[in-house]
Amino acid sequence: MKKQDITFGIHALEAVLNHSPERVIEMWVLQGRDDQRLTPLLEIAAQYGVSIQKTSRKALDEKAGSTQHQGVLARVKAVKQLNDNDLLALLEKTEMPFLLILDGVTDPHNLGACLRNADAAGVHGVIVPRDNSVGLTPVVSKVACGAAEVVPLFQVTNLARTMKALQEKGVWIIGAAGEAEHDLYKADLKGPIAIAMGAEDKGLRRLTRESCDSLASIPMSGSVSSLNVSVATGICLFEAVRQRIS
Ligand SMILES: C[S@@+](CC[C@H](N)C(=O)[O-])C[C@H]1O[C@@H](n2cnc3c(N)ncnc32)[C@H](O)[C@@H]1O
Repeated sequence: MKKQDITFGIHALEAVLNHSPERVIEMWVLQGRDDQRLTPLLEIAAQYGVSIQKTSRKALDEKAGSTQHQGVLARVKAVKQLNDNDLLALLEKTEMPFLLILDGVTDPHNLGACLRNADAAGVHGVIVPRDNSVGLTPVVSKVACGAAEVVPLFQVTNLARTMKALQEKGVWIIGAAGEAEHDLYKADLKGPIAIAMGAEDKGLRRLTRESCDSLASIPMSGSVSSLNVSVATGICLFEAVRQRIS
């Protein structure tokens, strides 16, 4: 298991410092960068005795492997990877589970955006297959704007088996598929549910699709054949939110 990670971006680091400051080992800030958005971050970091170094843009770009660091980057203790057992433990203590399954999303920007949507919608956890999916990379954390630090991400070895275990606990699984006959807006999304989304190129895998209790489509009027997975995720989750609060 990885022991340390790099996290960058103001929102991502703000979330780590607010939720688990003990994870931050050391921070680097862009030399000459002195704006109000960074000050509170640096103050919290200083309270926890985190060493803060000023450095060049080039050094930050290299450490981040990206230019999207917003002038701040940290070396952090890696979070524990959550698995099937952790998911079952979550179900035990959750009265009305609201879960998101991502069946093989590989683009870190899409996973980051899905985590951001999941957090905003109040999803209890996101489930991904361990293989053929992007994990919690620094780009995912940056794009998730802090959601990667608070939304549990369960990486499971056999997604179909996990889906069966969810169903045995009373969770109804709705797969989002553009070609499904049933309209998402007519589906009942009020009870204990998991919404399953497909991968960028191939959509839901056959076994995942067959493991769903029902399939639903987001009605579309234009000429494109499908929506981006993070956009579709947002629509599905917030339709569920709309139904669950009304
Ligand atoms: C980019 S799409 C995948 C397109 C892929 N060519 C396919 O055949 O499914 C990624 C995922 O977003 C969701 N999605 C996209 N458009 C949708 C729609 N109109 N209705 C329901 N889900 C949709 C589905 O879960 C889909 O698997």
